[in-house]
Amino acid sequence: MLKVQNISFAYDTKPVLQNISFTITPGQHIALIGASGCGKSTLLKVIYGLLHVEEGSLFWNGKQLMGPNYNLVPGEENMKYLSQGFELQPYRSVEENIGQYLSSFEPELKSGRVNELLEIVEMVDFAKTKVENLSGGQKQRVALAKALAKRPELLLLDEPFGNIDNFRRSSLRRNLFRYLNRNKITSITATHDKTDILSFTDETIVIKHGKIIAQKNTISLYQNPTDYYTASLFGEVNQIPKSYLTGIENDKDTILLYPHEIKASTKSHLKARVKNSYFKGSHYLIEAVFNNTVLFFEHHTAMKAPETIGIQFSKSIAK
Ligand SMILES: Nc1ncnc2c1ncn2[C@@H]1O[C@H](COP(=O)(O)OP(=O)(O)OP(=O)(O)O)[C@@H](O)[C@H]1O
Repeated sequence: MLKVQNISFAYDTKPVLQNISFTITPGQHIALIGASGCGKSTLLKVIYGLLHVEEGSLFWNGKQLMGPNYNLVPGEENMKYLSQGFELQPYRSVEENIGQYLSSFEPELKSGRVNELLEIVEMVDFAKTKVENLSGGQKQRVALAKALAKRPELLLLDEPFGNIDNFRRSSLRRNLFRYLNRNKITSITATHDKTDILSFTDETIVIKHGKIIAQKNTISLYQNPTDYYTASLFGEVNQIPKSYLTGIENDKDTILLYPHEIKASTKSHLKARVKNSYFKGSHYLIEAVFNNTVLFFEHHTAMKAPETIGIQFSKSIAK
């Protein structure tokens, strides 16, 4: 179990993390989301023991982690941190990199383990290739395999699929989380990509300006985002004054609706004017103006500007 207790951290005098506390139970997968520069990587580095904190404490399975001022080798023994810069050895092969810290005492065991990892990251064909000759996405996959090699108990992933094309990304994510679940490895993933989060993480922690503003079951947080900032980390979102729907002028509340929660409806008395249609593959994203507010919703066909259309809001949210 990881316990992060009242951690604050500053680079020189610049405060980055403020009073961060949370607990993760064994085997849980946590997503860490927040705008660029909010402190996600810094938090992962603090947990892994690369940055010394003056304020707050960290515990792993009840034992206090003392950080870089106490450890001879930077980084906690039971953890692995996959940084955004992959830290591989460019002149050595993929298999040498993955097996770098594995014992060579039993060569067959070692090569079996390296092969298992190559399969997880779909790099079997590149086992003998020198890392310097790989693409950015391939290097990221090797770095992931290397991070898994010594069976960490806690895996800290910083934008782990950032350089990987969509074609591989989905299968890689599935392979990785299947492996983590099978081996009961706890994980924290810092990411900007909601597809990294929704299917794979149990809980999501939202960071804004170095503070935790929400920690919740991932699906509940997506379905009932606590605020506009949180909702927008999951994708496009509309913030609509409730008064537009209720007609009560002094109703200052707003509601948050994703584009798929608004529909065109010929029966609706709520009218919007179409501004643009954007082709999204499976649907069009329609930009329209409703009571002077720009909103986005999904539709199966394009709509022509400046057509006036009726719109309907998802009942579950627009109470
Ligand atoms: N070594 C450093 N020295 C000084 N300031 C730093 C250092 N590393 C990061 N920062 C600053 O700390 C803040 C948090 O950075 P961090 O990398 O943790 O953000 P992040 O949320 O991971 O961002 P991104 O999503 O863009 O990776 C930023 O303002 C950044 O400029």
